[in-house]
Parts: sequence; structure tokens; C-alpha cells
Amino acid sequence: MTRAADIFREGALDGAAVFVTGAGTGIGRAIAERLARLGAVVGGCGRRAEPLDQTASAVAAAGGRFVPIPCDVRDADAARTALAEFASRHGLTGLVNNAGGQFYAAAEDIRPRGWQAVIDLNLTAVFHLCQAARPLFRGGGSILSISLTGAERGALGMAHSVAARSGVAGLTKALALEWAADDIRVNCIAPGTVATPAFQANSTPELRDRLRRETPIRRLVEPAEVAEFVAFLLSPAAGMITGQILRVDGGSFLAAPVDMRPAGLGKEAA
Ligand SMILES: CCCCCCC/C=C/C(=O)SCCNC(=O)CCNC(=O)[C@H](O)C(C)(C)COP(=O)(O)OP(=O)(O)OC[C@H]1O[C@@H](n2cnc3c(N)ncnc32)[C@H](O)[C@@H]1OP(=O)(O)O
Ligand SMILES: NC(=O)C1=CN([C@@H]2O[C@H](COP(=O)(O)OP(=O)(O)OC[C@H]3O[C@@H](n4cnc5c(N)ncnc54)[C@H](OP(=O)(O)O)[C@@H]3O)[C@@H](O)[C@H]2O)C=CC1
Repeated sequence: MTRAADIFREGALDGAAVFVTGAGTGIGRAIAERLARLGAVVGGCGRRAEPLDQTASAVAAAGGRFVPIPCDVRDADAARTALAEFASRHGLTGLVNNAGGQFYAAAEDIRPRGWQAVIDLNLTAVFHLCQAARPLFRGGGSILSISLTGAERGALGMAHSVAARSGVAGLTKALALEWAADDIRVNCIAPGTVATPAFQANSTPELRDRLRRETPIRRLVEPAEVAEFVAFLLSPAAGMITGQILRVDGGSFLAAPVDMRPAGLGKEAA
């Protein structure tokens, strides 16, 4: 059987210029490395320079091009400037809104600043970057936002994140309709649990075991599996795919909602 990494031919993304937020770690780094390997020039941001430099080194070692531009995506002006700086040097054919995250808390324990931080990062920043990208696309483009599976259906302990990601799902459809005539495609990828270092740091082995058992395909998602799908959606092969929420979750969406409330961690879902 052909390996997943052999499905795309070398140079499949030659000529592409893609900006990836949160490109220094986890899923974002896997995406940046994969796109660069396929020939794209990739720009990436994050608040910290060091992880971005590590991505740059890994990409360079494989013969690719990665441009690190540190910034906080919640600062709309800084994010706009970073994107414009990348596009002015390399053009822009794709944007991957990957920076995101949340803490786990019962809805009644989420205070105003915690709510605001999660909405700003996972929804408002995505809107500002999409808006900034629109005039920078020449002759079409592709926007992908990394969400999480089950957001439309709900999850326990993630009310702020579920609300933000549901907003992104709506935004995806609205922008897909408004920008389709200019051949700008807008889609959302919804992964299941991905065992990135960030997720490992915020979970116990027991919780990961439970999430694995609750995934119909009995394993967690690999960052490379998200990256491969991103490569496909950025390519001309996905030219008629827009306005979609596409799940890479081993069937998790079909199982019971997860319970990520601190009091519920480690317990079986009801
Ligand atoms: C089948 C599907 C299963 C899906 C399972 C779920 C899978 C998802 C996994 C991931 O997404 S993991 C990868 C992402 N990484 C993270 O989520 C970790 C990083 N998270 C954060 O950094 C924070 O949570 C943040 C809020 C997103 C970052 O914001 P910021 O840097 O601005 O944070 P702070 O200044 O520290 O806090 C702002 C505000 O938020 C309150 N807060 C933070 N943590 C908690 C908490 N644990 N409980 C309650 N409140 C919290 C914090 O207190 C601040 O408010 P004030 O104290 O100032 O009132
Ligand atoms: N791991 C999982 O199980 C799942 C993850 N997801 C989502 O996938 C995405 C990536 O997750 P993952 O790789 O696991 O997590 P990481 O925490 O490794 O990735 C988040 C990245 O975003 C960057 N980032 C965070 N806040 C900001 C900000 N304000 N401005 C700019 N960059 C920022 C971080 O870098 P820095 O700290 O330097 O700013 C980091 O590189 C997130 O949106 C996450 O919610 C969805 C489903 C499941």
C-alpha cells in the first residue's frame, strides 16, 4: 500500500505561498513542514520566536523555505502587518488559521477575562486574518481554519471554545459565499484529539486513554494526518470544495460528546 506521505508528488505545491499561524509547535509545525516539503514557501507566526526558529531549521534541513514572523494574532494590526510583510515578498495563495487553544472549565467557572481570551484567540483573530488576506490573494486563494470536532454539537468543559469554533464554522460559510466569485475558497478542518506536546501537557495518560477508547477508530489523530489534509485542501485538487467543515477525527463526531470539565476528567462520558 502507498504510504500517506507518498500520495502527493514532490513539488505538488510549487508556486504556493501559505501563511500558517501557530507554526512553531504541534499541528502548525507539522503543517508548515509538510507544505514546505511539497514546494510551498511558508510563512508562520506565533508569539514566541524560538519555536518558529525551530520550524525554520527543520524546514531548511529538508531543503524548504519557511519565513518566521513572530506576532500575537490577537493584536489585529500586528497580525495584518505580519501577513502583508510575507505577501509582499512571496505573494499569498493560502492562509491556515491554526493558532488556538483553550483551558478546560465548567461553564459556571469561566470568568469574563477567560471567556474574552478564548473568543479573541479562536474567533476574532481568525476573522481579522481572513479579512487581511482577502486583498492579498491574487487570482484566488484558499483559507483553512483549524477548529475541533464536535464543536457544532457541543462538548462539556469547553463552552467558550465551542462558542468560538461555532462562530468560525459560521464565518467559514459566510466568507465562502461572499468570496467564491473571486475563487477564494474557505473551509474549516475539525480534528479529533491530536497528541501534540501541548495537548499532552494539558491532559493525563488516563484522559488520553479515555479519548482513544471513545474514538471509533481506536487511536488519536496524528499531526501529519491533519497536515496531509491541509495540503490537499490547499491544492487545485480541492478546487470545488468550499464552505465546508471537514472532520479528521476517526469518527469521534459520531460518538458521545467529550467531558473535559476538570471534575469530569478521567471519568467515562455519560
Ligand atoms: C473528540 C474531540 C476531543 C477534543 C478534545 C479537546 C482537544 C483540544 C485540544 C487543544 O486545543 S490542545 C492545544 C492548544 N493549547 C492549549 O489550549 C493550551 C493553551 N491555552 C492557553 O494558553 C489559555 O487557555 C488561553 C486562555 C487560550 C491563552 O490566553 P492568555 O495567554 O491570554 O492566557 P492568560 O493571560 O493566562 O489568561 C487569560 C484569562 O483566562 C483565565 N484562565 C486561564 N486558564 C484558566 C483556567 N484553567 N481556568 C479558569 N480561567 C483560566 C485567566 O485566569 C485569565 O483571566 P483572569 O485571571 O485575568 O481573570
Ligand atoms: N491537540 C488537539 O487535540 C487538538 C487541537 N486542536 C486545535 O489545533 C490547533 C493547534 O493545536 P496544537 O498544535 O495541539 O497546540 P499548540 O499549543 O502546540 O499550538 C498552538 C500554537 O498557536 C500559537 N499561539 C497561541 N496563541 C497565539 C497568539 N495569541 N498569537 C499567535 N500565536 C499563538 C502557539 O505559539 P506561541 O505560544 O508561541 O504563541 C502555538 O504554536 C489549536 O487551534 C487547537 O485548539 C483542535 C482539535 C484537537
